[in-house]
Amino acid sequence: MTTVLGQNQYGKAENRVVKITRDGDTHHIKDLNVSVALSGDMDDVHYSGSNANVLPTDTTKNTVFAFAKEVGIESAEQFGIALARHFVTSQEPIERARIRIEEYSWDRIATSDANSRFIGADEVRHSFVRNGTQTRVAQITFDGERWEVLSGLKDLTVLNSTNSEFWGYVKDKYTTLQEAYDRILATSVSTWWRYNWTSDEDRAPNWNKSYDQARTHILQAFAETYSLSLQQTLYQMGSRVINSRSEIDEIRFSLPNSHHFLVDLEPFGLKNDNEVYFAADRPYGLIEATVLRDGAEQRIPFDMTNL
Ligand SMILES: O=c1[nH]c(=O)c2[nH]c(=O)[nH]c2[nH]1
Repeated sequence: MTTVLGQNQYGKAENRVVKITRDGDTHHIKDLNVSVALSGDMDDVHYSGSNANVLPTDTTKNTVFAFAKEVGIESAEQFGIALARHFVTSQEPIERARIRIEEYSWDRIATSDANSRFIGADEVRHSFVRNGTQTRVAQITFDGERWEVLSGLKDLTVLNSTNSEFWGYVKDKYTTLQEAYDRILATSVSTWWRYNWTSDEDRAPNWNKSYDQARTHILQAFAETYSLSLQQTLYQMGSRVINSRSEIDEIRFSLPNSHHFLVDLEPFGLKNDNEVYFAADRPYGLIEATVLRDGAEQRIPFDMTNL
């Protein structure tokens, strides 16, 4: 044999599961995209085609849907933990499970009539509108002993219309950028953070509360930082999360710098007093970094935020 099998994993990707929980007339919706990746004693199926150790990917798909009913979806993390535990503990050849989840959030639609015949309140209990483009993400990995839970979000688009400067940078013969003392700072936050919970012996964090709080700290740090660079803003967002949330040891960001260029209105005899911008979609600066609790291990993969 001149070749050997390297790292391998398999499972059903992107299971789109929607769960409606009915509390009388008030309905709740959970909308997930769940990807299962299993690994373990899978040499034979690759070398000889023996499927004796292979739990079909079709079964992993069915398990996702059955667990939506049997276990319920309280949070992406709790759901991923239940699935990972199931695959690793129920099938001898499966040694490791990685569950990736995207969660799309929905808001209730407000009624036009506060005395709506549906509920006599200001929201329809069964009508929802997709909440922007922001997506919550989670990745749960279990090897039978140790948990690794990463959570995060992507496509959280934010903009500061002032309190951003960029100057004092290196200039060489190719530099044309003008120094900016009052610019727009806009980005679309993609981030993953890592919980320091690793063992069933310890109490797991409150996943939904942690998520909400981390998101709030990121937004507040973005809004409250007087920015001299997007790199500085990134570090402020990360350190605010680490310093405020003891259950989180590491956070990584991928921040596209969504450039807003002042438009030259002189040809039209108009003065552009920092009012009219061209929002370029590409190219964009891409600022990426990890912020760690002092002494913590860096474990979030560098390219994770681009998933
Ligand atoms: O916040 C910024 N960081 C950079 O590194 C950079 N480079 C650039 O051209 N504009 C900016 N803005």
